Amino acid sequence: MSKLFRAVIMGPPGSGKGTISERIAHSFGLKHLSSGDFVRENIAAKTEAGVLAKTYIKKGLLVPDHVMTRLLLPRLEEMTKYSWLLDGFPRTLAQAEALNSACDLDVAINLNIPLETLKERLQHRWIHPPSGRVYNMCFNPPHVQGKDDITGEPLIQQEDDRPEALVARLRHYKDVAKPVIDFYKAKGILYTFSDTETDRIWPNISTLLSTKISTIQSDARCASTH
Ligand SMILES: Nc1ncnc2c1ncn2[C@H]1C[C@H](O)[C@@H](COP(=O)(O)OP(=O)(O)OP(=O)(O)O)O1
Ligand SMILES: Nc1nc2c(ncn2[C@@H]2O[C@H](COP(=O)(O)OP(=O)(O)O)[C@@H](O)[C@H]2O)c(=O)[nH]1
Repeated sequence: MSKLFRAVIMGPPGSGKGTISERIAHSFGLKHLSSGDFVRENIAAKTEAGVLAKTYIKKGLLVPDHVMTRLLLPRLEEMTKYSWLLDGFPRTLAQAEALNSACDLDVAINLNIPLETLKERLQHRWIHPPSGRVYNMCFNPPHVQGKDDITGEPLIQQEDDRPEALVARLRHYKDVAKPVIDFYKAKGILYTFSDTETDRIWPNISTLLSTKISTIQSDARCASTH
């Protein structure tokens, strides 16, 4: 019998959460759950929470905690049979507490990337809004400039990735994330990775998860023989 594995990945905008989550999902077979994707799906489907969320996002604000938890926790309840990695949630202490009452986490990955690196990356981030695919004009450029690799549709730059919006966004992140980081530190599940390159962070995350996942599975095997 193998026990399920639950992790969250945190970090400021541009820290590589999406990029690293894709690698984790691919290498370890976890489901990658992105809060941003859930929000976009709800907006597109015009659900009650989606309609509400849109009014905040249009103003460049985070979606309030009670809307976000209402939108996200039912999705997690559908995932009880799967191991998953949650990207983009929790962003506040209230969200971390709500998640904590819904399930036990095994690992919280925290990406600590210098401010100058984040600014540089986000200036070159282009996305394909319908799919959420993310490109970087230097790190992972599309095959054809300005076009999505799969559909050939145009790529756009998000308003809030522009340099003027970035500094305020990053400052806000720091203020809100600190209590979340402290919360997971106190639980003994926080793992922080600091570097300027995803390719240097990735081997360390991969080693951590290999160790954690095999420990959990052998604990589950012991429990089932007792
Ligand atoms: N946990 C959350 N709490 C509040 N609002 C959220 C949360 N997750 C997502 N949202 C809302 C606000 C975001 O601007 C929007 C899109 O989220 P997301 O795709 O994570 O993009 P983002 O541009 O804010 O993050 P990043 O730059 O870190 O990738 O959805
Ligand atoms: N130059 C460079 N760009 C990177 C690196 N890692 C990720 N990126 C790019 O930086 C941008 C932000 O990464 P993303 O995964 O979207 O971060 P998120 O906002 O935390 O989800 C994207 O355009 C990525 O392609 C890296 O090591 N070097």
